[in-house]
Amino acid sequence: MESPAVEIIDLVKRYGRTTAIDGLTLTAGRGAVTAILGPNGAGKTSTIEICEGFRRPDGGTVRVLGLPPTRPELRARVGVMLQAGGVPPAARCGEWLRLMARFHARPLDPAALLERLGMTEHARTPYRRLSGGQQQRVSLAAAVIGRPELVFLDEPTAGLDPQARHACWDLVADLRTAGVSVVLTTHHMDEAERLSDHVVIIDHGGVVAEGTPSALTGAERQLRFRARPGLSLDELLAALPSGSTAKESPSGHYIVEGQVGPELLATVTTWCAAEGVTAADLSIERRTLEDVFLELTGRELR
Ligand SMILES: Nc1ncnc2c1ncn2[C@@H]1O[C@H](COP(=O)(O)OP(=O)(O)OP(=O)(O)O)[C@@H](O)[C@H]1O
Repeated sequence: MESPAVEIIDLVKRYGRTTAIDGLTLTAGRGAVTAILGPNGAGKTSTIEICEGFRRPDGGTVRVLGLPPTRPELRARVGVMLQAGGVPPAARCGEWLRLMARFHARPLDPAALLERLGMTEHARTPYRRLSGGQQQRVSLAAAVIGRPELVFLDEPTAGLDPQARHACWDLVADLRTAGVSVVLTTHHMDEAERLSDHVVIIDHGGVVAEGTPSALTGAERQLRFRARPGLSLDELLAALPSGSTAKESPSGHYIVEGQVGPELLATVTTWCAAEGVTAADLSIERRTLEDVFLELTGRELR
């Protein structure tokens, strides 16, 4: 049987007295897009860098395409986009990509890739003179130029403008269609929801939830509206059918859960009218991945 793209069992990583990864177990399937989500400091980059062979674990087992991550033969089969850098500062991005292409048997066309990522006019610009978002695009191009079987993308769209972000999403979707396995980290929940087959939410170095985006968000719907902050949720709850819940999160944004149907909708709007409150942006939607993420990892800043 073919091994998973990535298999991690009981991974432990310590930096001095900090335990960054604490018994983490996860599997990323072949040909799938797996998104690793987690608050700042949760251990995402440490996990990815161990999988890339850049860091050594203190415990546990990691297999990448069935092999230990430090095996040299993985270099040709795995593409890596680091969170920062990875390209010499003086390198012109066009030349750098052509050089990278030469290390691979069946590379993508560097010029076409630059064009796709909107970088043609910067092909002769040294890497250090590119903007942060432009540097990100070069790193992304370098990660995929060799048509790898597996790509690690650490926050691929951080700092990208909306156009470049969409270009990145299209590229990831095409990789998936071509059967490439993708493991990415992101802080954009909409991105994870849109791109990934499998989402793994980690916190304090361990997995707190995983599944398909729709399994994580569930089928239940919510009623949402905006109004002035500080409405009395106790009074609203008293008016709602039993079994309903109501919360204000964040301030001025109200979420009502329960049997979301005509009765609940009528009760909320009638209650708002009685309070002299205009419920703005009233909508009935499924929970988002961001809702699930905040429920699981809390709202406190790290
Ligand atoms: N080289 C290092 N030396 C010491 N501590 C480190 C080092 N790298 C990471 N850490 C610590 O390990 C923990 C996990 O960091 P890591 O970078 O893996 O988190 P992350 O989930 O990728 O965070 P972010 O979302 O901010 O990128 C943090 O507490 C961090 O301070």
